[in-house]
Amino acid sequence: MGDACFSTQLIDGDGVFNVSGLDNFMKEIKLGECGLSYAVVSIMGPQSSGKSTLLNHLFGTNFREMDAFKGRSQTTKGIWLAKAQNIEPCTLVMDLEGTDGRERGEDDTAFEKQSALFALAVSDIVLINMWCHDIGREQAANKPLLKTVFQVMMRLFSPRKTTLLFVIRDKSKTPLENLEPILREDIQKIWDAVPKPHAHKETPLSEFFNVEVVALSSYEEKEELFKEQVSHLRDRFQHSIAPGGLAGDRRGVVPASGFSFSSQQFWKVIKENKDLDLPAHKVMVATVRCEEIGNEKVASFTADEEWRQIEEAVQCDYVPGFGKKLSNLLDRCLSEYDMEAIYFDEGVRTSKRQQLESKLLQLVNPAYQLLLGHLRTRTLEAFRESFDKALTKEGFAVAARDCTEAFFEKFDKGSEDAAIQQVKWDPSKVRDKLKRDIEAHLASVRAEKLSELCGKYEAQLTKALAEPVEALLDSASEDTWPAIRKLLQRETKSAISGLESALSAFELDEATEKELLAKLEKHGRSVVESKAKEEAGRVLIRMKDRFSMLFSRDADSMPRVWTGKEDIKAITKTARSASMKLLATLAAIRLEEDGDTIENTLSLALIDTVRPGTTDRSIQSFDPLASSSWEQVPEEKTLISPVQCKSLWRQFKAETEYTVTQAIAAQEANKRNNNWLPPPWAIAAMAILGFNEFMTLLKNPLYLGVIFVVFLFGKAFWVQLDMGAELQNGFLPALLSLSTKFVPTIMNILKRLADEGQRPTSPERQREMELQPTNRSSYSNVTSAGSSSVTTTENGPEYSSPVTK
Ligand SMILES: Nc1nc2c(ncn2[C@@H]2O[C@H](COP(=O)(O)OP(=O)(O)OP(=O)(O)O)[C@@H](O)[C@H]2O)c(=O)[nH]1
Repeated sequence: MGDACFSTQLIDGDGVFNVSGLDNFMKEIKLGECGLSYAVVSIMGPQSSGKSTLLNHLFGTNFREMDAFKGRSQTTKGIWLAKAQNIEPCTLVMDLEGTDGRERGEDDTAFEKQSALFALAVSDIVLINMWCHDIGREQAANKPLLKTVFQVMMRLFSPRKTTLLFVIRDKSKTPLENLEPILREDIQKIWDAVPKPHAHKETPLSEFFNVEVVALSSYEEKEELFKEQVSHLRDRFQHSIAPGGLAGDRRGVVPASGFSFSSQQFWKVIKENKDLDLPAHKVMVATVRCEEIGNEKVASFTADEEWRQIEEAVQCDYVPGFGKKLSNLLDRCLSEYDMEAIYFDEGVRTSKRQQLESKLLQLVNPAYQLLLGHLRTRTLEAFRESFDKALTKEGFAVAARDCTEAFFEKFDKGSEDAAIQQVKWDPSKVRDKLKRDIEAHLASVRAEKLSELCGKYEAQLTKALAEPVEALLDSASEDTWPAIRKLLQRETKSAISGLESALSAFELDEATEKELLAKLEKHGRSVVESKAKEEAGRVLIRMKDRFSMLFSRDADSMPRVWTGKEDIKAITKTARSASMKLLATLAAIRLEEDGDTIENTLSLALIDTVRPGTTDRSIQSFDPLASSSWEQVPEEKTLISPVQCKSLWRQFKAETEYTVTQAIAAQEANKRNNNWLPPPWAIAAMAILGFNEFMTLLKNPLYLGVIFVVFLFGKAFWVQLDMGAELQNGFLPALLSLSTKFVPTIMNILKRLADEGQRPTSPERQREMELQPTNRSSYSNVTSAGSSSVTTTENGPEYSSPVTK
């Protein structure tokens, strides 16, 4: 017995199905590859009726036969399975345990029925082995068997045409032509007698069976003849499944790969004594088998080397040609499934194919998503780089548009390349994310560039405005604010037109552009305003500077010498009103139109304090500066309020008063110094009359020294006693007044002479003395840079103004 005659016990005597035996058997004969091209033949018949002997001769199998010399007892137990030798297509042969129950006892027909039903369910051809002498006999040994066969056939839920080949053994000399009708009559009788379910009451036997009859000579007596007849019979089994072949209609056939599972299920259902539903059975087998095939394919796909490499590569980076590679792999896997599942029920096969496909796609999807993620990151990075480069060559909007377009095209190409042909996965979510990322990048670069640009123009504008405005405010006059307005307008216009043309590259919407231009315009104004605030903070110093400039210097900016001819009152008034003008200029920001009355109000309140016709200031009932806001000037434009002006003025006056006093004193002193000489006629008389004394003096220098000392004393008396002033009141009163002052004056002269000897008395020194207190107090008002300028006065409230740098 070689491999070719391998046989196995399919179901043992106790009804246990040999699953592993069958699986081994199928692998051995490669049944799984046969698809639908296989046939199943089984044999039934009384015990020891030569069934095994017939099968072995007919199909070259090796079923156990009873030794002819040991007597007729049961040799075949349960159901055995073997492959027919040299019969095409692959034909499975089943040898069933004999049916007359001699060994199991008369009542134990359960196994007989079960095995008969099993054979009918799985076989295309059932051989019914019978003795020739049983034909036409009432007590024929095969009658219970046939009865069983017909009865159980009804339990197959749907009719199925099986070929029943009656093999008449030990044929007599009676020709088959005579025996066959008798046999068919016997069969019909049995069929008619079998109780049938209502649905099959009228169904003829031919609906269920193809009945064929063959007669064989005795193997024991005419072996050669037997073998010859068997050989002829064997030919009928060649190509049994072809149209017109011996096999039945094969309605219940399952693909060969499902044979094991199908027969197990049949046996299970038969053992549980349930009716067999062939179509349902076919579907069930198809479901299980297709599922198994699908699982096998998923497992082989997972283990596939090519897939593993792609999966690994996609963890790190984008894999070019991903879609094509994956499509091929999936295609291969699915077509393998198709090949293996082709013979199973189409509905089941298709739905299981869909399941397999979706399982495979589920398996592949994470890699696809990862790939798209890499594609998105790559595209975004490349976009950033290329956009930065493009910005150096073209305008923002053009660069943004071109780059966005180009990189979306790249992304689309990449996602097309990643697309798997079996499924339409939508990359739009990733595309949208890319879009959002690109837009965010563009927005941030745009904001950065715009702020750079605006900053540049703001700095330009600041530079163009700050110093000129400071200079204009410093030389505050009536034209200051108009000049500032003109300057602001001109510079703002030029900055705006510059920014406008720079902004055109951004293609901004009208509102945004307007907003940016308005911001620049506002910036220009704020520069002027902050400069004005800064200057307003230093107003007191500026006022004092202006005052001392006008007071202490003449029209040619030369230092004044108070000779006595100057009208100090007029000069003071001019200097004060110039300082007041400065205060008026810095009191408010006038970027629109002047139109306010600040200067008039200040002039009325501070310069023309004494009304014509009145001498007493206290009678002025109305104080125009007793207010915290100017008429017609909004609060935000006010730099110095009326009250603050008043207080500043008071402080200004207090701090400049000393200069005026000093000037008056100097003038008085000068006047006096110039009045000591006698009239010219007296000098001429003295020269003529005193000629002799003069000559004496020249001749004797000692007299000259004495006269000089006497002159010094005389001069000192004159000045100290203010003789000129005293004499203006008349000689006698002057004499009385001088007599009372005489002694203290002598003491004073001596003391002064001592002092005069220690310090110079030049006119410069005199000026220094005049200016010193003023300057000292001026500088006391200058606080450190960047802080507020605060001037504290004894008389007025504290004035403070923030200084914007
Ligand atoms: N008279 C007669 N005897 C035969 C013939 N063929 C075989 N035998 C004999 O019948 C006996 C039983 O043969 P098996 O082939 O074992 O019979 P079986 O039906 O398989 O027996 P079980 O498996 O036990 O049911 C053997 O001794 C055979 O020699 C035949 O054609 N005529």
